[in-house]
Amino acid sequence: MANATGKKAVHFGAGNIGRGFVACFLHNSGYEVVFADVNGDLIDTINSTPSYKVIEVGSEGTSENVITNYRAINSRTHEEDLVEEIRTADVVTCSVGPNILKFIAPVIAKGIDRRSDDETPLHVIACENAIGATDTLASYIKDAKNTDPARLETHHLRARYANSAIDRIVPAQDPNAGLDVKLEKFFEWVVDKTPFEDIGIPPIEGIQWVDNLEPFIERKLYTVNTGHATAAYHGYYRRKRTVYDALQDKEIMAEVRGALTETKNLLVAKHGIDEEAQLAYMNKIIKRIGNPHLEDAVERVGRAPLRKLSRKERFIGPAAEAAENDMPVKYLLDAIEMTFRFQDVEGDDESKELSTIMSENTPEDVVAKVCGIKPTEKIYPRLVEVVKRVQADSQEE
Ligand SMILES: NC(=O)c1ccc[n+]([C@@H]2O[C@H](COP(=O)([O-])OP(=O)(O)OC[C@H]3O[C@@H](n4cnc5c(N)ncnc54)[C@H](O)[C@@H]3O)[C@@H](O)[C@H]2O)c1
Ligand SMILES: O=P(O)(O)OC[C@@H](O)[C@@H](O)[C@H](O)[C@H](O)CO
Repeated sequence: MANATGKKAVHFGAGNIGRGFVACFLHNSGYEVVFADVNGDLIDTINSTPSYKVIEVGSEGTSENVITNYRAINSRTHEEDLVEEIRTADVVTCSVGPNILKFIAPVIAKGIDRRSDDETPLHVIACENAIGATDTLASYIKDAKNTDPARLETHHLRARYANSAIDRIVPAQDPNAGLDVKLEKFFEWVVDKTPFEDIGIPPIEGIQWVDNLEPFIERKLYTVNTGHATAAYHGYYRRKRTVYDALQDKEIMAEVRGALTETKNLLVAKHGIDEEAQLAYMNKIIKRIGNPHLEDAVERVGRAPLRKLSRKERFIGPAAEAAENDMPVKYLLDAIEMTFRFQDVEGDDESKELSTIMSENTPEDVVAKVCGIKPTEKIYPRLVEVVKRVQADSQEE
C-alpha cells in the first residue's frame, strides 16, 4: 500500500541477515523499513542511530553501503503500533529463525485482518534457511488461534505468501560495531513469483523471481548449508575457531568435498541440474565459506543442532533421500555424527537439549525424535549406529 512517503516494509528480526541483507535491499529499492524485534537494546540503538553501514568484504577489497530511512518497534511491548504498521505496509519480511515463526504470526495476523479487501494484498516473504518457511508462517497466521476461520475465505484479498531462498554469509558481528554489518559480497535471493502474479510483484531490486522454487531452495540448503555445517561441526570437534580455520585442515576439507559430492549426486538426479554446473557451484561455495575475511565462528554456523538434525534439513533431508535411492551417504553420515557431538556448547540451548536427549533415550528413540526417520527408511539403521557410537563415547568420557 503506497503512502505519502512511498513504499513501506515491516521486517521481523533486525539481526545479521535482517540488517545486512533484507533491509539493505529494501532500502536500496526505495522502501522505508520498520524493524520489529524483541531485543530492547537493539530497538533503542536502531531508533537513535540515523544510518548504518553494510560492509562487503572479500579478496577483491571492501565496499560500503549506507542504510537510512528505518525505524524499529518492540513487538513484545508495542504490539498495537506494530499491527498498525502491518495494516499500512506493502511488504512483510522476516529473518528471525525458523523456530520463531510461530511467535511472530499472531501480530502479523492481526495486522492483515485490519487491512481493506480493496487495497493491494500484503506481500509476505519469509527469509529463513528452511524449505517452505513462508508456507510455515502462513499456516501459523491462518491457524484458528490467530485468524477467525470465517475470515479465511477472503484472506487472499488481504495477504499473499511467497516462499524464498536467501543466500549471503553474514557472520556474528563485532559487539562494538553498533548497527554496522560486515558480510560477503555474494548474494542470492530467489522468490516464488506465482502467488503474486495477479497482484504484481513487489519492486525489490536484486530478487530473482521464479516459477518453481524447489530446485533453488534445495540446491542452496543442500550445498551452501550442508557444506558450511559439515565444516563447522568437524571444525568444532577439532577445536577450530572459524570455518576458514576448519577448511585449512585437509581432512576436514575432504569431508566437506565428500558431503557435497553426495548432495550433488542427489540434486543432479532429482532436479536434472547439469552435473558440471553443480560441480562449479559446489567449488564456488567451498571458496565462499572459506572466505578468510569473514571470521565466521564454527559455533554460529553450528548453532541449533536439533533444528539442523531434523527431517527436512541440510543433512537428514538429502541423506534420507539419497539412501532411499541407493546413493552413497558416507560423508553425510560423518557430518551427522559430528552434529550429534555438538553438545553443551555455551550460549546454544539446543546443544544442551541435545545432550539431555542423548543421555535419556535409546538410539532408536533419538533417531525417531530428533531426525524424524522411520524404521522402514533405508537410512534408519545407519543413523542408529551413528547415535550408538556417540552415546558410547559420551559414557566413556
Ligand atoms: N546469517 C546468515 O548468514 C544467514 C544467511 C541466510 C539466511 N539466514 C537465516 O536468517 C535467519 C536469521 O539469522 P541471523 O543470522 O540474522 O540471526 P540473528 O540472531 O542475527 O537475528 C535474528 C533476530 O531475530 C530477533 N528475534 C528473535 N525472536 C524474535 C521475535 N519473536 N520477534 C522479532 N524478532 C525476533 C533477534 O532478536 C535477532 O535480532 C535464520 O533463519 C537464518 O538461517 C541467515
Ligand atoms: O542460519 P543457520 O543456522 O540455518 O545456518 C548457519 C549458516 O550456515 C547460515 O547462516 C549461512 O551463513 C547462510 O545460510 C548463507 O546463506
